[in-house]
Amino acid sequence: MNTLKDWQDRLGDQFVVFEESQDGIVLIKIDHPLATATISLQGGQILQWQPKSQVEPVLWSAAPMHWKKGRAIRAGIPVCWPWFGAHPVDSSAPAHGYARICPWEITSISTSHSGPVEICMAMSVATPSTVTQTLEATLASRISIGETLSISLTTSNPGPQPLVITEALHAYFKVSDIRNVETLGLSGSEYIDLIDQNTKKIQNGNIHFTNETGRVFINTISECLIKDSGYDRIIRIEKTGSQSTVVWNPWQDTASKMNDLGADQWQQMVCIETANALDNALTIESGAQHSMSVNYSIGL
Ligand SMILES: O=P(O)(O)OC[C@H]1O[C@H](O)[C@H](O)[C@@H](O)[C@@H]1O
Repeated sequence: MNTLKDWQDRLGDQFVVFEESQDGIVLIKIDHPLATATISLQGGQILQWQPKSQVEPVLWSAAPMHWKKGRAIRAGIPVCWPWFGAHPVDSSAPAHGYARICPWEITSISTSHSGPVEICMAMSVATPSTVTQTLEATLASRISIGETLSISLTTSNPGPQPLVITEALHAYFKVSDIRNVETLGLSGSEYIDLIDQNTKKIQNGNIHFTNETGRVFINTISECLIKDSGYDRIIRIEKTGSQSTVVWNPWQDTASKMNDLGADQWQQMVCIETANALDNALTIESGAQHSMSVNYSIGL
């Protein structure tokens, strides 16, 4: 079992410091000339990212007192894997898979003064005892933190049988007010409306948010933009290896049932998730691997 000092001695430097959350989760804190960021070893999850050019964080996070050991953390970019949403047959299995509640290991960290901080991580084989539906597969990520943020998530199948998975990089973006937000890039795409009995529909124009929204866009490789007139910024989301994009905001009633969202936090967030979900489930053949990658950047 590594202590904070072990991590610091092995992988820390002037830009990378290891800390513990209030609940004892090991966190990698990055403070670099290009950006600040926080990554949790639980879930291999980016919790915070803010390029130095930005006045506001790019990612939304629940208050750190809600970051609990063994529980999904609603912050930054949770990794949903190897299933998105409910487990296909076992209703007792954790929502959005087990990667986000598992411990992850750091494979390498590399830093320099002028370039982004590069972190490679892998999900630990030591899954919590509550997780029974594990797959014979490995999951690794490569994260690059700078003026832009990129993540590449790779699933490998070392077993003899093909594997079927669904997945998402469930990004929570911080916005000035959900009513000021418009999402571009999905007009004309087909989606499954999770709020309307999974009915299939076609998106007509940009998305404006006026009530609970849960849409799984399928067969789309388009880049998406979040245009936020309150913060006067555009967040650009470009992806590869992903056929689905999920758009989610719980709105007031659903948010009020989530203790980490509180009464008003739903107004400051929108999720645009880079995914392979529902109709876009992936089959990974024996000995093969698949990568899903995304890059987030800020424009004016
Ligand atoms: O509360 P969680 O398990 O983290 O899920 C949060 C949300 O994630 C997705 O975007 C789904 O479309 C929603 O139906 C779900 O409520």
